[in-house]
Amino acid sequence: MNLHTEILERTEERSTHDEGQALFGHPRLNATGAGQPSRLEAEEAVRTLIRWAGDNPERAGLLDTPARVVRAYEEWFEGYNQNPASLLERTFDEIGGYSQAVELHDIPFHSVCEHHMATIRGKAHIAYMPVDRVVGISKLARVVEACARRLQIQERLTDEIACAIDDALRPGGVAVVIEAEHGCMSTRGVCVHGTRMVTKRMLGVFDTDAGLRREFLSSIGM
Ligand SMILES: Nc1nc2c(ncn2[C@@H]2O[C@H](COP(=O)(O)OP(=O)(O)OP(=O)(O)O)[C@@H](O)[C@H]2O)c(=O)[nH]1
Ligand SMILES: [Zn+2]
Repeated sequence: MNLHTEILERTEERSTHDEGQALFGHPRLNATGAGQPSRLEAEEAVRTLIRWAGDNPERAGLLDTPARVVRAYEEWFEGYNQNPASLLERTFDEIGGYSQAVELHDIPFHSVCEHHMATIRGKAHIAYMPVDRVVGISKLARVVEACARRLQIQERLTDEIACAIDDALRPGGVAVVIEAEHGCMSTRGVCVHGTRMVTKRMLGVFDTDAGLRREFLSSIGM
C-alpha cells in the first residue's frame, strides 16, 4: 500500500481516540472543579509546607509567600483550564499541493511530575502528515503548553499531545518526541544530573512507515 492510500484509509476508517474520553473531559485532566479548595485554604496548605520544611511562615520574608505560591500554581497548572483539541479548531485548507510532513522542532516546555511535584523541563518535537488542511504552527506549541501545565508523567504527556493533534486534525499520522530532565532525579533521590528521558508516540503513517519515522527522528538528531 502506498503512503497516500494508507493516509486515505486511515482518515476513512479510524475512530476517535477513546470516544467519550476526550482530553478535557477525562477525569485525570479534569481534576479541578468540584471539591476545589478556596484560595485561602490553598494558602494555608503552603503555610503548612513551609512549617514542614522547617521554617516559620510568620517571619517577614515569608509572609507573602503563600499568596505568591498560589498565584504561581495558577500559571504552572493553567492546563487544567484548557482543552488542547480546541486550540486546533482553526485550520487552513489552502495548502496548494503540499503533501509532506509538517514539523515543529525544539518546543521548550515546563511541566510538573505527578510523583514528586518536581519540575520536568525539556523540549518537544512534533510532526504531522496533513490531509487537506493544516493548523497555524503556533497552535502546536500551545497544545504542548496545555498538556504540560498539569501534573504529568512524561509518557502520558507525549501520548496526550499526539492524541490531541490526531483527534482535532485527523491527519495521516502524528509523531511526538519529548526529551526532558526530571527535577525529581536531579535535585533529590538518586541526585543524578544531566540525564535526558526520551519518549516517543507515533500514530498513523509515522507508526506504519519506518522510512517516514526514521526521516523525522533523524531530522531531530535521533
Ligand atoms: N516513567 C516515569 N517515571 C517517572 C517520571 N517522573 C518521575 N518518575 C519516576 O517515578 C518513580 C517514583 O518511584 P517511587 O519509588 O514511588 O518514589 P521514590 O521512592 O521517591 O523514588 P526515587 O525517585 O527513586 O527516590 C521514580 O523512579 C521517578 O524517577 C515520568 O515522567 N515517567
Ligand atoms: Zn518525580
